[in-house]
Amino acid sequence: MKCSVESLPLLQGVIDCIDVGTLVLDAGERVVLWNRWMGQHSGVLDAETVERNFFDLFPEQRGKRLEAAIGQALRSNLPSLLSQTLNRWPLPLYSSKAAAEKGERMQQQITVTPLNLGNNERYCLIQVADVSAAVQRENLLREQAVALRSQTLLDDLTGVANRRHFDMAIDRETRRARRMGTPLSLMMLDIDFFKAYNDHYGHQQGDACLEAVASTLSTMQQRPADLFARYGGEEFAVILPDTPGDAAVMMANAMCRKVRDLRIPHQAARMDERIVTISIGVASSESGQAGEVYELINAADRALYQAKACGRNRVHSV
Ligand SMILES: Nc1nc2c(ncn2[C@@H]2O[C@H](COP(=O)(O)OP(=O)(O)OP(=O)(O)O)[C@@H](O)[C@H]2O)c(=O)[nH]1
Repeated sequence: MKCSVESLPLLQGVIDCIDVGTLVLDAGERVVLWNRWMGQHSGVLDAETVERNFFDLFPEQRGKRLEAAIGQALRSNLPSLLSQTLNRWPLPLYSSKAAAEKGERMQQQITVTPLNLGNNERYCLIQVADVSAAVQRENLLREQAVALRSQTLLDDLTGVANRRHFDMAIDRETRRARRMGTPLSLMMLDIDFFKAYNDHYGHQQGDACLEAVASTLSTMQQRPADLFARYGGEEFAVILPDTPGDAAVMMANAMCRKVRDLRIPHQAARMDERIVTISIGVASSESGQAGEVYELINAADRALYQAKACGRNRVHSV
C-alpha cells in the first residue's frame, strides 16, 4: 500500500486503534510513531515523545536485551522476539491505573521488526502485547497441577502406592485392627547395595531396577486390603491387614525368592551371587494388640536393620 501525505493522519488513526503497543524508531533510535495504547499504559503522551531518543524515555533499558534487539533490527536488519519468560516486565507499562499505583508492571511480549523503506532509511517497529492474562492463566494451571499431584496416591516412578497412600492406609488399618481385634503385619524392604548399583550402572538404570522390583513384588499381595507402597527412595513397605507374623514371614521369604529369580545383574553387590537382592524386616501386632502406628513402623525398620546386619538377602522379624 502506498501512503500519500494526506493519508498520514489516517495511518495515525489506524495505529491508535490497535490494541497493542506500537511505536517506530528511526536509525538514531528516535521515536517517530507512538500509538495511543503506549500513551495509555506508559503515561508518556505522544507529544512528549516527538524526536525523543527511545532510551531517554526508558533509560533503564540501556544495556538490556531490548537495546540489543533494537540495534540488531536497525543495523543488521534482524527481527527479534523478547519472550515473556526471559524478559518479564521490561518496560514501565501498567495494565491499569490501580496497577500503576501499586507499581505492578504488566507482563509483556515484545517484537522488534526492521522496516526498510527502500531509500536506505532504516526504521524499526516495536510491538508490545499485554500478556498478563495469559501468564495469570498459566500460573493458575501450574498451581492446579501441583495441587493435583499432591493429592495423587501413586508413585510417579514405579506406579505403586506412594508414601501419602501408605500413611493413610497404615493409619486406617491400625485403627481397624484395634477395633476388630485382628492381627496386623507390616514389612519394610529395601534393595541391597543399591547405592553401589547406582554408582556402577548409573541412576537411570537404578530407576529401571526399582521399577522392575516394584512391579514384580506389587503383584504378590492377594487380598484387596493388602498394600504394597514405595516408602521412600529404594525402600518399600507392605501392609498386611488381618495377617499374623508367621504368615507375613512366609510371604516375605517368597518375595525375597522372587527378586532373586529375576536375576538382575549387580556386579557391585558384595555378595556371593552378583545379582539384585532385597532384605525385609517384618513386624506384627497380635490380635487386638495393635499399638500406635509409629511403633509398628519402628519395629519393622529395626527388623530390616537386623536383616541387613545379618548379611542381607533375607527376612528378619520381630
Ligand atoms: N536410581 C534411584 N536411586 C535411588 C532412588 N531413591 C534412592 N536411591 C538411592 O538408593 C541408595 C540407597 O543407599 P543406602 O541407603 O546407602 O543403601 P544401600 O546402598 O542399598 O545399602 P544397604 O541398604 O545397606 O544394602 C542411595 O544411593 C540413593 O541415592 C531413586 O528413586 N532412584
